[in-house]
Amino acid sequence: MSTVVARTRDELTVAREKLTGTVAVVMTMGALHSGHAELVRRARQRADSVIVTIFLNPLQFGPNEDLAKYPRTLEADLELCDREGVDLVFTPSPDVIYPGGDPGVKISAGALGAKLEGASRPGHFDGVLTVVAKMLHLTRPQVAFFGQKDAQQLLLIRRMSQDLDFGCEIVAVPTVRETDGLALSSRNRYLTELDRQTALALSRALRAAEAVRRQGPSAVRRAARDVLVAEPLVLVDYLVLVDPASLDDVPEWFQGEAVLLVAAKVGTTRLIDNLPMVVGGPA
Ligand SMILES: Nc1ncnc2c1ncn2[C@@H]1O[C@H](COP(=O)(O)OP(=O)(O)OP(=O)(O)O)[C@@H](O)[C@H]1O
Ligand SMILES: CC(C)(CO)[C@@H](O)C(=O)[O-]
Ligand code: BAL
Repeated sequence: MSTVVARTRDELTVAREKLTGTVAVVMTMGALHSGHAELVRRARQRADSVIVTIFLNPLQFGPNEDLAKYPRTLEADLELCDREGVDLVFTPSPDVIYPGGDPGVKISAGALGAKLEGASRPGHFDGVLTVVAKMLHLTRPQVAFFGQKDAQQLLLIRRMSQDLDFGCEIVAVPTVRETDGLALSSRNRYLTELDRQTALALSRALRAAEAVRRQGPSAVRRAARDVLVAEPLVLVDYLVLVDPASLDDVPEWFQGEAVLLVAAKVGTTRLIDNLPMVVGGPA
């Protein structure tokens, strides 16, 4: 294996010093799939050296969430990183990242972080931004790659980088899907065969909505809702058509760039998906 693996801060410091040119980082929680591989490929096209972080961050999980059962596949993850030409993997344990336990000082995701995912997962984005800030400080990249699949997370990381002058470029990577439309996600491993079939309603709803996007927001919302109500095993948490910067609902007369976001429970698994689209008016 030519990928260097660092588990401690000292190992990271030594390995980071050896990286040359532009450095990119791809942050993950492990259980890597082709979506993560795509982030790495984009990072390699853009930068001279690529770091992947693999860290299941306890700070972003609520007390009743799936931290304990989250898939852990480190050996396969390291193989994927090696295959994809990753220079350095940083895979610390929680005590390396949080030596004093829960940090007393955290990054606040503010009002944007309290909406949608944040409303269903209180404190989630404070936990995400805190670990992303720490990983940016530790790995010192010029550019960081994040998936559009986690649209609210991407928006908040961009805002943090701008608002707090991190000086790191944030690059978005479009959502990678299975051929049948399902957005790749580490949590797809929880789905039974029936769940997986049921879960296809999410991407089907997004596509149905996109097909009528020129008719405006009402048509878009209705088309997506119609698909989801036809699938009673999908328990919708939210389905919203919002302004990509504010995450506020776009009004009925709106024309321009919007994003349709969905979160739903399928069986015991909570899934999210989204589709950016230009709504209203000519194409
Ligand atoms: N299908 C995908 N396409 C593009 N990027 C993705 C995809 N899935 C995850 N990512 C991105 O990979 C990075 C790491 O995400 P993470 O490790 O949480 O994977 P995940 O599949 O989103 O996991 P989970 O199922 O827990 O949400 C994030 O920037 C995330 O947006
Ligand atoms: C950005 C991230 C790696 C922070 O733990 C996580 O939220 C994720 O995998 O999307
Ligand atoms: N993929 C986003 C991180 C999380 O769900 O905790």
